[in-house]
Amino acid sequence: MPKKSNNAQNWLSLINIDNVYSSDKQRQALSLFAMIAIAIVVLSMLVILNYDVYSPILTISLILVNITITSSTLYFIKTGKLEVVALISMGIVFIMCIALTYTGGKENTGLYWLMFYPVVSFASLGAKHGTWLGSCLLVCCTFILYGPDIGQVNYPEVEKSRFLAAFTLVFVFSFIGEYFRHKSHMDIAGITLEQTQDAYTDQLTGGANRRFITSHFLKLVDENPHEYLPFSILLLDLDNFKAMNDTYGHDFGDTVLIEFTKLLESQFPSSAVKARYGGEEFVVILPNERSQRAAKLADKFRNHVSEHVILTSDKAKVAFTCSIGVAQVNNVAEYDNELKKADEYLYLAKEQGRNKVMSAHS
Ligand SMILES: Nc1nc2c(ncn2[C@@H]2O[C@H](COP(=O)(O)OP(=O)(O)OP(=O)(O)O)[C@@H](O)[C@H]2O)c(=O)[nH]1
Repeated sequence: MPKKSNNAQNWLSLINIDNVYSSDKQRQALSLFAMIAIAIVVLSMLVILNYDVYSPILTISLILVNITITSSTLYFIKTGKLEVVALISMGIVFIMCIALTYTGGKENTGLYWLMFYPVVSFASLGAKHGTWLGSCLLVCCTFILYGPDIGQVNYPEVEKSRFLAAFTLVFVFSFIGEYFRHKSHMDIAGITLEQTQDAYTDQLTGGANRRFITSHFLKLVDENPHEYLPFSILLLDLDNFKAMNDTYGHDFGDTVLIEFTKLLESQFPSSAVKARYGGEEFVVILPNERSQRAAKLADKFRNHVSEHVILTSDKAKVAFTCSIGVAQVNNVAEYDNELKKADEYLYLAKEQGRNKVMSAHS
Protein backbone atom coordinates (compact mmCIF):
# COMPACT_ATOMS: atom_id res chain seq x y z
CA MET A 1 0.00 0.00 0.00
CA PRO A 2 1.38 3.46 -0.84
CA LYS A 3 2.13 5.61 2.16
CA LYS A 4 0.38 8.94 1.58
CA SER A 5 2.15 11.96 2.99
CA ASN A 6 0.09 14.50 4.97
CA ASN A 7 0.39 17.22 2.34
CA ALA A 8 -0.05 14.94 -0.65
CA GLN A 9 -3.41 16.60 -1.46
CA ASN A 10 -1.80 19.47 -3.33
CA TRP A 11 -0.28 17.50 -6.18
CA LEU A 12 -3.11 14.96 -6.18
CA SER A 13 -5.55 17.80 -6.78
CA LEU A 14 -3.70 18.54 -10.04
CA ILE A 15 -4.77 15.13 -11.37
CA ASN A 16 -8.11 15.15 -13.11
CA ILE A 17 -10.04 12.71 -15.27
CA ASP A 18 -12.02 15.33 -17.19
CA ASN A 19 -11.91 13.19 -20.34
CA VAL A 20 -13.98 10.50 -18.54
CA TYR A 21 -16.66 13.08 -17.66
CA SER A 22 -16.59 14.99 -20.94
CA SER A 23 -17.97 12.07 -22.99
CA ASP A 24 -20.89 11.83 -20.53
CA LYS A 25 -21.55 15.56 -20.93
CA GLN A 26 -21.55 15.03 -24.71
CA ARG A 27 -24.16 12.26 -24.33
CA GLN A 28 -26.34 14.58 -22.20
CA ALA A 29 -25.96 17.46 -24.64
CA LEU A 30 -26.66 15.27 -27.66
CA SER A 31 -29.86 13.85 -26.10
CA LEU A 32 -31.10 17.33 -25.23
CA PHE A 33 -30.28 19.03 -28.52
CA ALA A 34 -31.58 16.11 -30.59
CA MET A 35 -34.89 16.56 -28.74
CA ILE A 36 -34.78 20.33 -29.23
CA ALA A 37 -34.05 20.03 -32.99
CA ILE A 38 -36.83 17.47 -33.50
CA ALA A 39 -39.22 19.51 -31.31
CA ILE A 40 -38.60 22.73 -33.25
CA VAL A 41 -39.39 21.02 -36.58
CA VAL A 42 -42.35 18.92 -35.34
CA LEU A 43 -43.97 21.69 -33.26
CA SER A 44 -43.64 24.25 -36.07
CA MET A 45 -45.29 21.84 -38.52
CA LEU A 46 -48.04 20.94 -36.05
CA VAL A 47 -48.85 24.59 -35.41
CA ILE A 48 -48.80 25.49 -39.15
CA LEU A 49 -50.94 22.50 -40.15
CA ASN A 50 -53.36 22.40 -37.22
CA TYR A 51 -53.71 25.88 -35.73
CA ASP A 52 -57.35 25.98 -36.89
CA VAL A 53 -58.13 22.64 -35.16
CA TYR A 54 -56.10 23.14 -31.97
CA SER A 55 -57.48 24.92 -28.96
CA PRO A 56 -55.84 28.34 -28.44
CA ILE A 57 -54.24 27.06 -25.17
CA LEU A 58 -52.39 24.35 -27.13
CA THR A 59 -51.33 26.62 -30.01
CA ILE A 60 -49.96 29.21 -27.58
CA SER A 61 -48.11 26.64 -25.49
CA LEU A 62 -46.54 25.04 -28.61
CA ILE A 63 -45.34 28.46 -29.82
CA LEU A 64 -44.02 29.25 -26.32
CA VAL A 65 -42.13 25.95 -26.24
CA ASN A 66 -40.49 26.70 -29.59
CA ILE A 67 -39.46 30.21 -28.53
CA THR A 68 -38.08 28.97 -25.16
CA ILE A 69 -36.09 26.03 -26.51
CA THR A 70 -34.64 28.14 -29.34
CA SER A 71 -33.57 30.84 -26.82
CA SER A 72 -32.17 28.14 -24.50
CA THR A 73 -30.05 26.78 -27.34
CA LEU A 74 -28.67 30.26 -28.05
CA TYR A 75 -28.03 30.69 -24.30
CA PHE A 76 -26.11 27.38 -24.28
CA ILE A 77 -24.01 28.46 -27.28
CA LYS A 78 -23.12 31.66 -25.39
CA THR A 79 -22.55 30.27 -21.89
CA GLY A 80 -22.10 26.49 -22.21
CA LYS A 81 -24.41 26.01 -19.19
CA LEU A 82 -25.92 22.67 -20.13
CA GLU A 83 -27.77 21.93 -16.87
CA VAL A 84 -29.62 25.25 -16.80
CA VAL A 85 -30.64 24.88 -20.45
CA ALA A 86 -31.78 21.27 -19.88
CA LEU A 87 -33.87 22.29 -16.85
CA ILE A 88 -35.51 25.23 -18.66
CA SER A 89 -36.19 23.17 -21.81
CA MET A 90 -37.60 20.16 -19.98
CA GLY A 91 -39.62 22.54 -17.75
CA ILE A 92 -41.33 24.26 -20.70
CA VAL A 93 -41.87 20.92 -22.48
CA PHE A 94 -43.47 19.71 -19.21
CA ILE A 95 -46.00 22.56 -19.48
CA MET A 96 -46.62 21.64 -23.12
CA CYS A 97 -47.32 18.02 -22.07
CA ILE A 98 -49.89 19.25 -19.53
CA ALA A 99 -51.54 21.42 -22.23
CA LEU A 100 -51.57 18.43 -24.62
CA THR A 101 -53.21 16.19 -21.99
CA TYR A 102 -55.72 18.90 -21.05
CA THR A 103 -56.75 19.77 -24.60
CA GLY A 104 -56.28 16.34 -26.19
CA GLY A 105 -54.47 17.75 -29.25
CA LYS A 106 -55.72 16.85 -32.73
CA GLU A 107 -58.41 14.15 -32.58
CA ASN A 108 -57.48 13.50 -28.93
CA THR A 109 -54.15 11.91 -29.87
CA GLY A 110 -52.07 14.23 -27.62
CA LEU A 111 -51.31 11.56 -25.01
CA TYR A 112 -49.09 9.59 -27.44
CA TRP A 113 -46.61 12.47 -27.57
CA LEU A 114 -45.97 12.27 -23.83
CA MET A 115 -44.17 8.91 -24.01
CA PHE A 116 -40.87 10.51 -25.06
CA TYR A 117 -40.77 12.75 -21.96
CA PRO A 118 -39.29 10.35 -19.33
CA VAL A 119 -36.73 9.06 -21.85
CA VAL A 120 -35.39 12.52 -22.73
CA SER A 121 -35.61 13.98 -19.21
CA PHE A 122 -33.57 11.09 -17.74
CA ALA A 123 -31.05 11.28 -20.59
CA SER A 124 -30.55 15.04 -20.40
CA LEU A 125 -31.06 15.71 -16.67
CA GLY A 126 -29.98 12.49 -14.95
CA ALA A 127 -31.81 10.21 -12.50
CA LYS A 128 -32.65 12.79 -9.79
CA HIS A 129 -34.23 15.57 -11.86
CA GLY A 130 -35.63 13.04 -14.35
CA THR A 131 -37.47 11.29 -11.50
CA TRP A 132 -38.90 14.57 -10.20
CA LEU A 133 -40.14 15.79 -13.56
CA GLY A 134 -41.39 12.37 -14.73
CA SER A 135 -43.32 11.65 -11.52
CA CYS A 136 -44.78 15.20 -11.43
CA LEU A 137 -46.00 14.71 -15.01
CA LEU A 138 -47.50 11.34 -14.09
CA VAL A 139 -49.35 12.86 -11.08
CA CYS A 140 -50.58 15.87 -13.11
CA CYS A 141 -51.79 13.66 -15.99
CA THR A 142 -53.58 11.30 -13.57
CA PHE A 143 -55.30 14.34 -12.02
CA ILE A 144 -56.35 15.70 -15.44
CA LEU A 145 -57.56 12.27 -16.64
CA TYR A 146 -59.36 11.15 -13.47
CA GLY A 147 -59.85 14.37 -11.48
CA PRO A 148 -62.79 16.80 -11.48
CA ASP A 149 -64.18 18.04 -14.79
CA ILE A 150 -62.66 21.48 -15.30
CA GLY A 151 -63.29 21.76 -18.98
CA GLN A 152 -60.69 19.26 -20.16
CA VAL A 153 -61.23 16.76 -22.96
CA ASN A 154 -62.98 13.46 -22.11
CA TYR A 155 -60.85 10.47 -23.09
CA PRO A 156 -62.35 6.97 -23.30
CA GLU A 157 -61.71 4.95 -20.08
CA VAL A 158 -59.63 2.32 -21.86
CA GLU A 159 -57.38 4.95 -23.43
CA LYS A 160 -56.75 6.64 -20.07
CA SER A 161 -55.76 3.46 -18.27
CA ARG A 162 -53.58 2.24 -21.18
CA PHE A 163 -51.82 5.58 -21.39
CA LEU A 164 -51.07 5.63 -17.65
CA ALA A 165 -49.84 2.00 -17.71
CA ALA A 166 -47.62 2.62 -20.76
CA PHE A 167 -46.27 5.92 -19.38
CA THR A 168 -45.47 4.30 -16.02
CA LEU A 169 -43.59 1.46 -17.74
CA VAL A 170 -41.53 3.87 -19.87
CA PHE A 171 -40.84 5.97 -16.74
CA VAL A 172 -39.76 3.00 -14.60
CA PHE A 173 -37.51 1.46 -17.26
CA SER A 174 -35.97 4.82 -18.16
CA PHE A 175 -35.20 5.34 -14.45
CA ILE A 176 -33.61 1.89 -14.08
CA GLY A 177 -31.51 2.45 -17.23
CA GLU A 178 -30.32 5.92 -16.18
CA TYR A 179 -29.71 5.07 -12.51
CA PHE A 180 -27.47 2.09 -13.25
CA ARG A 181 -25.76 3.75 -16.22
CA HIS A 182 -24.83 6.68 -13.95
CA LYS A 183 -23.77 4.38 -11.11
CA SER A 184 -21.46 2.30 -13.31
CA HIS A 185 -20.10 5.50 -14.92
CA MET A 186 -19.23 6.91 -11.46
CA ASP A 187 -17.66 3.59 -10.41
CA ILE A 188 -15.50 3.56 -13.54
CA ALA A 189 -14.57 7.23 -13.00
CA GLY A 190 -13.55 6.43 -9.40
CA ILE A 191 -11.41 3.47 -10.48
CA THR A 192 -9.81 5.53 -13.28
CA LEU A 193 -8.93 8.32 -10.84
CA GLU A 194 -7.50 5.86 -8.31
CA GLN A 195 -5.41 4.09 -10.97
CA THR A 196 -4.14 7.40 -12.38
CA GLN A 197 -3.21 8.61 -8.89
CA ASP A 198 -1.47 5.30 -8.16
CA ALA A 199 0.50 5.48 -11.41
CA TYR A 200 1.79 8.93 -10.39
CA THR A 201 2.55 8.03 -6.75
CA ASP A 202 5.94 7.01 -5.42
CA GLN A 203 5.22 3.78 -3.54
CA LEU A 204 7.78 4.36 -0.76
CA THR A 205 7.22 8.00 0.16
CA GLY A 206 3.61 8.49 -0.98
CA GLY A 207 4.67 11.67 -2.82
CA ALA A 208 4.60 12.26 -6.57
CA ASN A 209 6.96 10.32 -8.82
CA ARG A 210 8.89 11.23 -11.98
CA ARG A 211 6.02 10.09 -14.26
CA PHE A 212 3.73 12.65 -12.62
CA ILE A 213 6.06 15.44 -13.74
CA THR A 214 6.81 14.18 -17.25
CA SER A 215 3.39 12.73 -18.21
CA HIS A 216 1.02 15.03 -16.34
CA PHE A 217 2.48 18.20 -14.87
CA LEU A 218 4.31 19.34 -18.01
CA LYS A 219 1.06 18.93 -19.99
CA LEU A 220 -0.73 21.12 -17.44
CA VAL A 221 1.98 23.76 -17.83
CA ASP A 222 1.68 23.55 -21.60
CA GLU A 223 -2.10 24.10 -21.35
CA ASN A 224 -1.87 26.94 -18.77
CA PRO A 225 1.57 28.53 -19.30
CA HIS A 226 0.64 31.78 -17.50
CA GLU A 227 -0.20 29.88 -14.34
CA TYR A 228 3.25 28.29 -14.04
CA LEU A 229 5.92 29.86 -16.27
CA PRO A 230 8.68 30.70 -15.76
CA PHE A 231 9.37 28.05 -13.12
CA SER A 232 12.50 26.94 -11.34
CA ILE A 233 13.68 23.35 -11.06
CA LEU A 234 15.53 22.20 -7.98
CA LEU A 235 17.27 18.86 -8.35
CA LEU A 236 18.06 17.53 -4.86
CA ASP A 237 20.23 14.56 -3.97
CA LEU A 238 20.93 13.12 -0.51
CA ASP A 239 24.65 13.14 0.32
CA ASN A 240 26.53 9.91 1.00
CA PHE A 241 23.31 7.97 1.08
CA LYS A 242 25.04 4.68 0.25
CA ALA A 243 27.16 5.05 3.38
CA MET A 244 24.01 5.73 5.43
CA ASN A 245 22.40 2.57 4.04
CA ASP A 246 25.55 0.59 4.74
CA THR A 247 25.89 1.92 8.31
CA TYR A 248 22.29 1.92 9.54
CA GLY A 249 20.61 -0.50 7.15
CA HIS A 250 18.30 -0.22 4.14
CA ASP A 251 15.17 0.22 6.28
CA PHE A 252 16.68 3.26 7.97
CA GLY A 253 17.60 4.56 4.48
CA ASP A 254 13.90 4.21 3.57
CA THR A 255 12.93 6.16 6.70
CA VAL A 256 15.31 8.95 5.68
CA LEU A 257 13.69 9.12 2.21
CA ILE A 258 10.21 9.33 3.76
CA GLU A 259 11.36 11.97 6.28
CA PHE A 260 13.04 13.95 3.49
CA THR A 261 9.77 13.93 1.50
CA LYS A 262 7.98 15.34 4.57
CA LEU A 263 10.60 18.06 4.87
CA LEU A 264 10.07 19.00 1.21
CA GLU A 265 6.32 19.22 1.80
CA SER A 266 6.62 21.29 4.97
CA GLN A 267 9.44 23.64 3.93
CA PHE A 268 8.45 24.57 0.38
CA PRO A 269 5.21 26.43 -0.45
CA SER A 270 2.16 24.28 -1.14
CA SER A 271 2.13 25.59 -4.73
CA ALA A 272 5.52 23.91 -5.30
CA VAL A 273 5.41 20.50 -6.95
CA LYS A 274 7.65 17.95 -5.25
CA ALA A 275 8.51 14.55 -6.71
CA ARG A 276 10.90 11.68 -6.09
CA TYR A 277 12.81 11.35 -9.34
CA GLY A 278 14.39 8.00 -8.47
CA GLY A 279 16.64 6.52 -5.75
CA GLU A 280 17.72 9.33 -3.44
CA GLU A 281 17.10 12.07 -6.02
CA PHE A 282 14.15 14.51 -5.81
CA VAL A 283 12.81 17.39 -7.90
CA VAL A 284 11.01 20.49 -6.66
CA ILE A 285 9.33 22.77 -9.19
CA LEU A 286 8.62 26.31 -8.02
CA PRO A 287 5.96 27.85 -10.31
CA ASN A 288 6.38 31.53 -11.24
CA GLU A 289 9.75 31.63 -9.52
CA ARG A 290 12.99 32.71 -11.16
CA SER A 291 16.16 30.76 -10.42
CA GLN A 292 17.79 33.56 -8.41
CA ARG A 293 15.12 33.50 -5.69
CA ALA A 294 14.70 29.74 -6.08
CA ALA A 295 18.40 29.31 -5.23
CA LYS A 296 17.83 31.27 -2.01
CA LEU A 297 14.84 29.11 -1.07
CA ALA A 298 16.90 26.03 -1.91
CA ASP A 299 19.71 27.18 0.37
CA LYS A 300 17.26 27.79 3.22
CA PHE A 301 15.97 24.27 2.74
CA ARG A 302 19.49 22.80 2.55
CA ASN A 303 20.29 24.50 5.85
CA HIS A 304 17.07 23.22 7.44
CA VAL A 305 17.89 19.65 6.37
CA SER A 306 21.41 19.87 7.79
CA GLU A 307 20.00 20.84 11.20
CA HIS A 308 17.45 18.04 11.17
CA VAL A 309 18.13 14.71 12.90
CA ILE A 310 16.43 11.35 12.58
CA LEU A 311 16.38 8.75 15.38
CA THR A 312 17.47 5.20 14.60
CA SER A 313 15.72 2.22 16.23
CA ASP A 314 18.47 2.43 18.94
CA LYS A 315 17.54 6.08 19.55
CA ALA A 316 20.81 7.29 18.02
CA LYS A 317 20.55 10.73 16.37
CA VAL A 318 21.56 10.73 12.71
CA ALA A 319 22.05 13.94 10.74
CA PHE A 320 22.14 14.06 6.97
CA THR A 321 22.60 16.63 4.21
CA CYS A 322 21.62 17.19 0.61
CA SER A 323 23.09 18.92 -2.43
CA ILE A 324 20.95 20.93 -4.83
CA GLY A 325 21.26 22.10 -8.45
CA VAL A 326 18.94 24.91 -9.62
CA ALA A 327 17.83 25.90 -13.15
CA GLN A 328 15.04 27.98 -14.71
CA VAL A 329 12.48 26.88 -17.32
CA ASN A 330 10.89 29.60 -19.48
CA ASN A 331 8.85 27.26 -21.70
CA VAL A 332 7.97 23.59 -21.60
CA ALA A 333 10.19 22.71 -24.57
CA GLU A 334 13.22 23.76 -22.49
CA TYR A 335 12.42 21.38 -19.62
CA ASP A 336 14.79 18.51 -20.52
CA ASN A 337 17.67 20.88 -21.25
CA GLU A 338 17.18 22.82 -18.02
CA LEU A 339 16.89 19.60 -16.03
CA LYS A 340 20.27 18.60 -17.50
CA LYS A 341 21.63 21.98 -16.40
CA ALA A 342 20.25 21.46 -12.89
CA ASP A 343 21.97 18.04 -12.91
CA GLU A 344 25.27 19.65 -13.92
CA TYR A 345 24.92 22.16 -11.06
CA LEU A 346 24.13 19.28 -8.70
CA TYR A 347 27.29 17.51 -9.87
CA LEU A 348 29.25 20.70 -9.17
CA ALA A 349 27.73 20.90 -5.67
CA LYS A 350 28.85 17.31 -5.00
CA GLU A 351 32.31 18.07 -6.39
CA GLN A 352 32.68 21.08 -4.14
CA GLY A 353 32.17 19.04 -0.99
CA ARG A 354 28.35 18.39 -0.87
CA ASN A 355 25.73 20.15 1.33
CA LYS A 356 25.72 23.01 -1.20
CA VAL A 357 23.34 24.76 -3.64
CA MET A 358 24.67 25.55 -7.10
CA SER A 359 22.98 27.56 -9.85
CA ALA A 360 23.80 30.07 -12.60
CA HIS A 361 24.02 32.69 -9.81
CA SER A 362 26.47 30.79 -7.58
N1 LIG B 1 17.21 2.60 1.45
C1 LIG B 1 17.11 2.88 0.16
N2 LIG B 1 18.22 3.11 -0.57
C2 LIG B 1 18.11 3.40 -1.87
C3 LIG B 1 16.86 3.49 -2.50
N3 LIG B 1 17.05 3.80 -3.80
C4 LIG B 1 18.39 3.91 -3.97
N4 LIG B 1 19.04 3.67 -2.81
C5 LIG B 1 20.46 3.65 -2.54
O1 LIG B 1 20.99 4.96 -2.68
C6 LIG B 1 22.39 4.82 -2.85
C7 LIG B 1 22.90 5.88 -3.78
O2 LIG B 1 24.27 5.78 -3.80
P1 LIG B 1 25.18 6.72 -4.66
O3 LIG B 1 24.57 6.93 -6.03
O4 LIG B 1 26.57 6.14 -4.63
O5 LIG B 1 25.12 8.10 -3.97
P2 LIG B 1 25.59 8.58 -2.52
O6 LIG B 1 26.12 7.46 -1.69
O7 LIG B 1 24.45 9.34 -1.94
O8 LIG B 1 26.75 9.54 -2.87
P3 LIG B 1 26.66 11.03 -3.39
O9 LIG B 1 25.38 11.16 -4.15
O10 LIG B 1 27.84 11.20 -4.27
O11 LIG B 1 26.67 11.90 -2.20
C8 LIG B 1 22.63 3.39 -3.36
O12 LIG B 1 23.32 2.64 -2.39
C9 LIG B 1 21.23 2.83 -3.54
O13 LIG B 1 21.15 1.47 -3.20
C10 LIG B 1 15.69 3.22 -1.72
O14 LIG B 1 14.54 3.28 -2.18
N5 LIG B 1 15.87 2.95 -0.40
